Amino acid sequence: MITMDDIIREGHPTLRKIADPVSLPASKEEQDILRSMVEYLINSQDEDTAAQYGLRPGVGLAAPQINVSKKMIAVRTFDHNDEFLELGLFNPKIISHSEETTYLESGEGCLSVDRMVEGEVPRYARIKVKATTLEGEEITLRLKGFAAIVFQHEIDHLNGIMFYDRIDKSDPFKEPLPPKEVIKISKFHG
Ligand SMILES: COc1ccccc1NC(=O)N[C@H](C(=O)N(CC(=O)NO)CC1CCCC1)C(C)(C)C
Ligand SMILES: [Zn+2]
Repeated sequence: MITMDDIIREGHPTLRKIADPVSLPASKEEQDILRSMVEYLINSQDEDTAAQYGLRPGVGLAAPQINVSKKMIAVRTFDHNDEFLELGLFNPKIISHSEETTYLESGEGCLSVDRMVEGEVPRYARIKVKATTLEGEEITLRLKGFAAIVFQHEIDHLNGIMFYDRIDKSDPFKEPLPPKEVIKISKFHG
């Protein structure tokens, strides 16, 4: 099982690499790795297991964070319709997005960052994502709210981008300039 010891931290070069696409159908090994990433999220969201192994409660994990430079992500959270999303995805791609932006009122953190970094991380309010599931099915997801933020955070990792790269250093708390409203969502602690 993946524990915090397997998660590389900022400063490790792999976090700044552009991950390789996975040639499909994925190999058994790639499937096993992606399954173990989903399992990390499940374990980290189970109070007893998380306490037993000292796991941070994860809602998303990207393969580069376990030093695998491949386009694979795991997500376990709820979408804007409170639908439960538990997915292991190969080659996720944002194929369209809203002009409007959103951000987490409390800012973002990262399993690979052991410090608080203040400031708003502007994200697209709505995104359309194409990906291939662990089972090999090509899916299209329309996401907004917290789930959209999670996907953008994880897909950034596949491009060597850390959340704090997106904070405006000169004005970390500026309201991002959307054409229209900003959706501020607080973190639910499900
Ligand atoms: C069950 O846990 C929750 C329930 C309800 C709301 C939030 C959470 N948990 C999180 O936001 N968890 C964060 C997280 O997993 N990530 C993922 C990550 O670091 N991926 O690389 C950071 C989040 C910041 C914005 C989106 C993902 C950490 C960095 C705080 C562990
Ligand atoms: Zn992260």
